[in-house]
Amino acid sequence: MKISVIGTGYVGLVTGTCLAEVGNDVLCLDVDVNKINLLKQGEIPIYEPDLEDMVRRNVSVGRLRFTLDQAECTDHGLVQFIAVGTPPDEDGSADMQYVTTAARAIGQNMQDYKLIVDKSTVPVGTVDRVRGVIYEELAKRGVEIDFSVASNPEFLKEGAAVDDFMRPDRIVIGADDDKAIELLRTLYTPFNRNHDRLVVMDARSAELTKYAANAMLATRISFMNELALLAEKLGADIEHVRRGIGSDPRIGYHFLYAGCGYGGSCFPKDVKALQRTARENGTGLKILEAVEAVNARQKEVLLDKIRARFGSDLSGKTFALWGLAFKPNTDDMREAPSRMLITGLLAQGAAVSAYDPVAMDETKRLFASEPGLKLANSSMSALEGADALIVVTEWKMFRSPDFSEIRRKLRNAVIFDGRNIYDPDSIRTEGFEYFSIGRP
Ligand SMILES: NC(=O)C1=CN([C@@H]2O[C@H](COP(=O)(O)OP(=O)(O)OC[C@H]3O[C@@H](n4cnc5c(N)ncnc54)[C@H](O)[C@@H]3O)[C@@H](O)[C@H]2O)C=CC1
Ligand SMILES: O=C(O)[C@H]1O[C@H](OP(=O)(O)OP(=O)(O)OC[C@H]2O[C@@H](n3ccc(=O)[nH]c3=O)[C@H](O)[C@@H]2O)[C@H](O)[C@@H](O)[C@@H]1O
Repeated sequence: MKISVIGTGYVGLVTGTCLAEVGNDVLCLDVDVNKINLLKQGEIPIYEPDLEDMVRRNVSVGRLRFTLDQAECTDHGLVQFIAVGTPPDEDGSADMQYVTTAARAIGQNMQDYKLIVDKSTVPVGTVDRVRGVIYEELAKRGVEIDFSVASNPEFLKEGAAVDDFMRPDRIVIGADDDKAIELLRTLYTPFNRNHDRLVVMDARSAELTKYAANAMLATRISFMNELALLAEKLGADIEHVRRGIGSDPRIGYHFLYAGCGYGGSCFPKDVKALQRTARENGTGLKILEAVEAVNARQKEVLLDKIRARFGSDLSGKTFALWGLAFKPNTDDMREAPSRMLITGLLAQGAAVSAYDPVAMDETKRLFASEPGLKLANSSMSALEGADALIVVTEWKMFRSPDFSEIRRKLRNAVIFDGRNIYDPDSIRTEGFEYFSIGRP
């Protein structure tokens, strides 16, 4: 099938590439000249395992192409995926300007039937809004052309994006017309083998499903983080509690890890946007207010522990930081807990020596003018002369380090572990003072 994808961020690029991988003829559009030039050379602007190889493979056989030309993009695809950003507006609502611009451009350029699919995470009612914008543009041109609009929210996780798209838990389709549903059913057939993963519903329910999923996941994390604080006070171990409750299939093991707070481009913005939608509709989402407040406090937990150990004036101290990205396997630093921690440590007069396997360039860009932040060449060199090690992101490479080398390099054998990746007993046997989240 001929597919156009508007926006080549995470979601657009993964959607376009995976659809090309299963044999579709895909054209991806972006307004960012640098991104398109890079992609045309087979390079991807983000770090995402397996994606670059897949992009190159599909570009080389001509199934995946990139363009800056809106008219060419509209003309190409029978299906037009809108996968542009929906960042938070000042009031917490989703900023819809990019979605509206993309829809308007389709209305201005289309010559025959198109199925327009909202892939971006968008507030309930967006399918209707996109339909309205396209009608407006067709009316301005004085033409009548048949088209459908559907919602098809994306549930992929950064760092596992290709696998999530190729082997989805579910594919949600929200549409009110049969033609749209049939086209999407056909398009997703290669991803829907063994058992039916397609969940078809009306557009408004599909749009709400996406926010509900992220809000539920964020709620689980904040619940565990709040419980971790209580566990610390009671002398209980949140890791034991996690295993104890996760074994109940009604609860399950996933997304129950206490840590130094959730970050990323989606949970924070989507939790805010859903609250905003609720307020606009005269109702509240008290649980989500608490989820947000707990997460904001959780991002300060490591700094609190550091100050409790080293005192509130940290001048003259240096801290080694392992992990900067908001989670492993990505270079994304949006809302990353490391950012608040670095800012907090520098504000208390400390110096920071940081290392991340892939997020160094992004850190450099974000903290360009911070003389107190040094970017180390390796995890071990970050430790030289530091007063303590702080683990913020649970990259695999940090899980079983050479502890005797760490002890030799650090000024004090102290570790703050924001992701509970070490075993408290064995690390103390190695001679470390060890502070983690929700564990004695
Ligand atoms: N990042 C993620 O892991 C996931 C994101 N989402 C949702 O998908 C949407 C996109 O997210 P990301 O890919 O992270 O966004 P992003 O911000 O990384 O990329 C968006 C891209 O759209 C381009 N763009 C903006 N306006 C355009 C236009 N009129 N025509 C063509 N290109 C245009 C931008 O230049 C940019 O390259 C958001 O709504 C997000 O909430 C959903 C699931 C996962
Ligand atoms: O809408 C989106 O953009 C996506 O948002 C999340 O994906 P992502 O933000 O890539 O990352 P997650 O793996 O969900 O992690 C988010 C944050 O939660 C934290 N987390 C996760 C799990 C956990 O148990 N504890 C915990 O603190 C992570 O460290 C990270 O900071 C969802 O998991 C995806 O399903 C969704 O499609």
